Amino acid sequence: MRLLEKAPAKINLSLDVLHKRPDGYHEVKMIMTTIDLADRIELSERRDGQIRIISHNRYVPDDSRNLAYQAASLLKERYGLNKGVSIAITKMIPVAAGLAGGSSDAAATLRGLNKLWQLGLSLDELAEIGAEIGSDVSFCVYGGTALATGRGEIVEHIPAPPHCWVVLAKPTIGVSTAEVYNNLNLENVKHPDVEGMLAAIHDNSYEKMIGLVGNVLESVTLKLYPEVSHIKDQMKRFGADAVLMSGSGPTVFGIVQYDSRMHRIYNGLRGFCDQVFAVRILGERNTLD
Ligand SMILES: C[C@](O)(CO)[C@H](O)COP(=O)(O)OP(=O)(O)OC[C@H]1O[C@@H](n2ccc(N)nc2=O)[C@H](O)[C@@H]1O
Ligand SMILES: Nc1ncnc2c1ncn2[C@@H]1O[C@H](COP(=O)(O)OP(=O)(O)OP(=O)(O)O)[C@@H](O)[C@H]1O
Repeated sequence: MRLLEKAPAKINLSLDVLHKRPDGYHEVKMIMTTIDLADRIELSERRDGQIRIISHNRYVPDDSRNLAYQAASLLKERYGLNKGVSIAITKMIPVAAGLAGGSSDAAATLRGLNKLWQLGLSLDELAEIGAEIGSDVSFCVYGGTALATGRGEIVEHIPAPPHCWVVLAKPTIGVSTAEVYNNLNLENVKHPDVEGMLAAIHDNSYEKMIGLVGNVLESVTLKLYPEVSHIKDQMKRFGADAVLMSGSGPTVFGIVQYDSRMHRIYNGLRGFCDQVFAVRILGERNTLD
């Protein structure tokens, strides 16, 4: 049997880090939302009990380092399964971009294998398994829009943000999430107003939302990679209502309401950047059907 599963990217509309924890991770408080830029995961049953990754992207590992491989391996181990699967990944989400591409591939693999292998697990159970793979995987299992706390694995659903366009631009550098967290100094940072952003979303207020975007990790990535600041400046110059780096970067996104403005920013940025996308926020959460 063969099964297709969509693996959408996420952006962080607000990302605060509260403190470093004894386990080495950071306690976060962030608002995440899935966007209509997605990898495609194709799962095919194998009779030999092996897990195989097929990816034609040279930046994506095709062995046990792949987060989709780890998702399949974890399910096999936990439930004592001798089943095999080929996982073909068609990559549309830029790699090491701050868009949770690998995490979403892992989450889609969990959802897909739950069906293919008829495991009968709930999304909550899949999210709990996902947390063992990475901090963003639990959110990616559900998708939609959420407040994420803990190290990112505690997910509370909230309504979709106001209707808008998201224009994304990824500079030609990859950023290591661990490096960014390791260089974070919480002494002198401006913390974003996550509660304010939550209220703006609950009020469905576009005006409030654009005034409240913020990401504490910009303090690290913008210093390490000045080209990220440059793209932020360009996005503002082309007329984005709000501009922010997603996750640990380096992808920058701009928010606008109108098609005309979206086209202007998209076309303007294509002059500076190879990877530019204009997408909608995905309002819907994932389901098990
Ligand atoms: C930046 C974000 O993408 C925002 O959504 C996430 O916080 C990162 O999530 P992720 O890529 O799934 O991160 P993981 O794979 O769990 O961790 C990678 C590395 O990032 C650091 N890390 C990650 C999450 C967290 N809350 N605190 C951390 O300090 C740790 O050094 C960890 O070794
Ligand atoms: N399925 C996958 N797709 C892309 N990269 C993967 C995958 N599995 C493992 N990786 C590895 O993970 C690294 C980070 O890639 P990824 O695209 O997930 O980063 P990211 O978008 O910054 O993640 P996050 O936003 O969750 O921090 C890559 O350099 C790659 O080596």
